[in-house]
Amino acid sequence: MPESATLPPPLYPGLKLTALAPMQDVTDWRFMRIIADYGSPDYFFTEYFRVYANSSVDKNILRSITENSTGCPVFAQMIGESIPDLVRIAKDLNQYPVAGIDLNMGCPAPKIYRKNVGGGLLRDPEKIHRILGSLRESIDGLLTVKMRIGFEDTANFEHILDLINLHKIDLLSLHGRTVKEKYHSAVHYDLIAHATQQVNCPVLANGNVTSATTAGIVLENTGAAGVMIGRAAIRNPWIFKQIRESFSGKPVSKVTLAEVRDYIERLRLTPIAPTLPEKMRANYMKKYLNFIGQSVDGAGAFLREMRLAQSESDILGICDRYLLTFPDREFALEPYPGVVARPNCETTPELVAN
Ligand SMILES: Cc1cc2nc3c(=O)[nH]c(=O)nc-3n(C[C@H](O)[C@H](O)[C@H](O)COP(=O)(O)O)c2cc1C
Repeated sequence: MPESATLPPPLYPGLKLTALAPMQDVTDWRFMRIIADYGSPDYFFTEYFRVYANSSVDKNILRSITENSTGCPVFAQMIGESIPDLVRIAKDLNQYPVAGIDLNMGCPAPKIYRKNVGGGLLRDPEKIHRILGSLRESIDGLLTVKMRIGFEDTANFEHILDLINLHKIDLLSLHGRTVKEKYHSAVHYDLIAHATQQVNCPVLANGNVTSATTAGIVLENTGAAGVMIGRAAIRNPWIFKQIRESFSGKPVSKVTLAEVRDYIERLRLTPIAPTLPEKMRANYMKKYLNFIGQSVDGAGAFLREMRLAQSESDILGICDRYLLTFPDREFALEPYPGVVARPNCETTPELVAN
């Protein structure tokens, strides 16, 4: 059996780990680059590579590995259930400079879990046993898992944690919700705390870590080795830097609305955006602004106006009005209460990748 490697060291030894959560149609190589410029997390994860009979490695997703200019490790995430194909694609991915291979056992989209992949696997520990065993046996290097606490309930949780140990998984990213709880319920941090006690590998606590303050609270309550952050990093790409400041006992940097306007411009200028037709360019911007808008104004007026806009230029006009009228005003560290991103899950508009 190949020996497992050791995890890449954190950027700042002694501080807890941070990771950008994988997000389909968001965390491509361009977005990772932007995030790294505002203060990189320790680890990145790719969007999931779909694995099935005769599947090949998706070339666009592969770019987040081959064109990774963040200077930080990238784990390649796979979703699938066919063991020979998972092994085949994991070996292919291992030809590239990946930090490790990650298995998705959490995706809550019905079209995914109905195929018994992603979160669907959590219903079948026996299958998980065979998948992890085969991957561990046949691939070199780090093998990591990202999962939820269960499918409908947590009946299989203990058993799956035992499998994480049995197959010597190197890192567990744990979203503290069941598949059926999707993205909206309270996060069961108590079960993340339980997992950190049960498993032999480091655990990244995931779910609703919205700021440096909540990162500190979640780490204290769970004892996890670090935090994995998704939606809050789209809203506030400075979050990883702010967490490091807070963990080192320094004041957390404030961000002005003008700086947020610059971030939006960077998103707009990612190479994909100018090549899209107008309607799609507007949707492309809305995908990010949906989250950013949660910290712009407490009444949610920015989000309401932005959602009604039909063109990119209308959207940018709204951004200018809300962000550059009082450019020195602070961008809220937390989302304003009641100002919600809609949708705030994996239902982003289909985009044509170039
Ligand atoms: C738009 C979007 C796409 C996502 N795509 C993936 C994915 O490809 N793989 C995965 O494991 N999780 C995916 N997730 C789940 C996130 O990685 C994360 O577990 C979840 O958003 C909870 O963390 P948060 O509260 O910090 O956002 C996605 C989430 C969102 C919002």
